[in-house]
Amino acid sequence: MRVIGTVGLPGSGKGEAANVAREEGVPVVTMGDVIRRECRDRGLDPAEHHGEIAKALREENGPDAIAARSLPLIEEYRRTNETVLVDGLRSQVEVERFEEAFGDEFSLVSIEAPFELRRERISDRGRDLGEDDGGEGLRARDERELGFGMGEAMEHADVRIENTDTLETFRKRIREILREETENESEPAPEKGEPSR
Ligand SMILES: Nc1ncnc2c1ncn2[C@@H]1O[C@H](COP(=O)(O)OP(=O)(O)OP(=O)(O)O)[C@@H](O)[C@H]1O
Repeated sequence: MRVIGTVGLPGSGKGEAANVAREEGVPVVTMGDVIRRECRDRGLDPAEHHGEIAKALREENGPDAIAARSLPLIEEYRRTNETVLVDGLRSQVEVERFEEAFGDEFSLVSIEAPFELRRERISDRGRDLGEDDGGEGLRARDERELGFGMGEAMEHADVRIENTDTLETFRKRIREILREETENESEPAPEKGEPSR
């Protein structure tokens, strides 16, 4: 079983990576799913209370609260699927929570693209920037994410993808990573210290 987490600044391509996973039959757990579930558990409508509950969860249960609550969702898929993708980790604290839970079965993929390219892509996607604000909206989101500790998480990634080429090149790279993980699963590496024959 492999748990692959993605980390990356807004507009870097995490959503596209999740789309590729779904197309490949790999289930995707998002932090948003966790928050929606928590809203329902508290009898609240996720459409109205999403932001408030995300904040409350961290305040009540610490910075790894959302990662911790995603573990049972991942465990559910673990029974039926070799690989699960976790979309959009936010901080090194969350990375450590997954490493603790899944050990070597967890790997982190950092998806990276320069500011201007992300800005263009988000503006083509038609949300987030609103009126032409010279990228200030995105700059503020970047700073907020980096403030949660995303930079440190990105530095600890096992795989780094520069998403600066075409969308098809990026999608192909994601497919390779998903398939690699599955192949590694079926052919375990020899034990450390044991000579390979
Ligand atoms: N290599 C690429 N070439 C062209 N467009 C791309 C490429 N990679 C991603 N995109 C597009 O850029 C936009 C942003 O990508 P995506 O939504 O995957 O980012 P994200 O990391 O999920 O962002 P957010 O955190 O804001 O949700 C999307 O419309 C996506 O289709």
